[in-house]
Amino acid sequence: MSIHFQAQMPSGWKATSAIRTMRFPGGEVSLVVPDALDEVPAYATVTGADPADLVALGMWADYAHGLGHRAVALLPYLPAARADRGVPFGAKVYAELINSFRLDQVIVFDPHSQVAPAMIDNVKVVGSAPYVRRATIGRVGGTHDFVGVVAPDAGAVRRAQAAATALHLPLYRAEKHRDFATGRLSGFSCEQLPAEGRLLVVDDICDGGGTFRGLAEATGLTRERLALFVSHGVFSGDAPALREHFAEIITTDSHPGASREGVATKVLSIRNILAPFVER
Ligand SMILES: O=P(O)(O)OC[C@H]1O[C@H](OP(=O)(O)OP(=O)(O)O)[C@H](O)[C@@H]1O
Repeated sequence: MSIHFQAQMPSGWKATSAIRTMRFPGGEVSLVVPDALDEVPAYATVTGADPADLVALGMWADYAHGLGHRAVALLPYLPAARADRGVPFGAKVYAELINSFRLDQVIVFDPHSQVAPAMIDNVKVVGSAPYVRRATIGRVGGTHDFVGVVAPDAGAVRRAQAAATALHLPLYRAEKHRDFATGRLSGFSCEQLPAEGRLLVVDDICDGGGTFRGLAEATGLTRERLALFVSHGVFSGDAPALREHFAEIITTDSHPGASREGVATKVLSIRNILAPFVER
């Protein structure tokens, strides 16, 4: 399972909780809470979108509330955030499930659009731009060879613009066409790019990577000139082929797919990024 419980220890430090998840023979998810536990629940982190982890989160919230404590969740990969329209309306179904846990704070990272977080109670949205900068150029004014940020499609323009502003670089826009019903991609185009220097493509999710392979082919740039930052590395299907097009691929561990062999060149700790936003 991809759920982690953090607790406040008697020493005052936060550390991994002694609470564990378990499954009954019938399949139900629950928690094992050691006797005489002298820790206080701090926050739970669910990475990925496994419904069993969400049920475990609900169990933990019920446990924390039962003891009179706050229940705070880091939910960096907001499940079904991409299902932000149509029927079934996935973002709404997941939001209603999450809201039923009555969490006191839900911290999400770079959600696909504003639709899904708008339906989550007590939500805190953390954007990717400062972390894109830190993971790529470091300090503004330092030496680097990036000459621009690329938004791979219309939906990425807002986050890519925020990253470009943080990096003090120009933004270049690309376009892609996807059939929402089938998920199939067809056709890419991109603004004229500089003749030299590296370009950083910034987006929220890399699933099978078709968007980024298509974009790389449309630009005609060599892999040495292309880097990719995606907040959520699902890295399904042919994602390893991205390394043929991007010399550098950076993501967070917000989804278990991020650890897939042969895709990311750098994986940031999402707990390190989001823990400072936990309200006590
Ligand atoms: O790795 P891939 O399989 O190519 O998927 C990744 C792309 O899919 C998502 O956008 P999506 O096309 O769902 O955006 P939309 O809301 O505009 O349909 C995401 O924002 C990426 O751009």
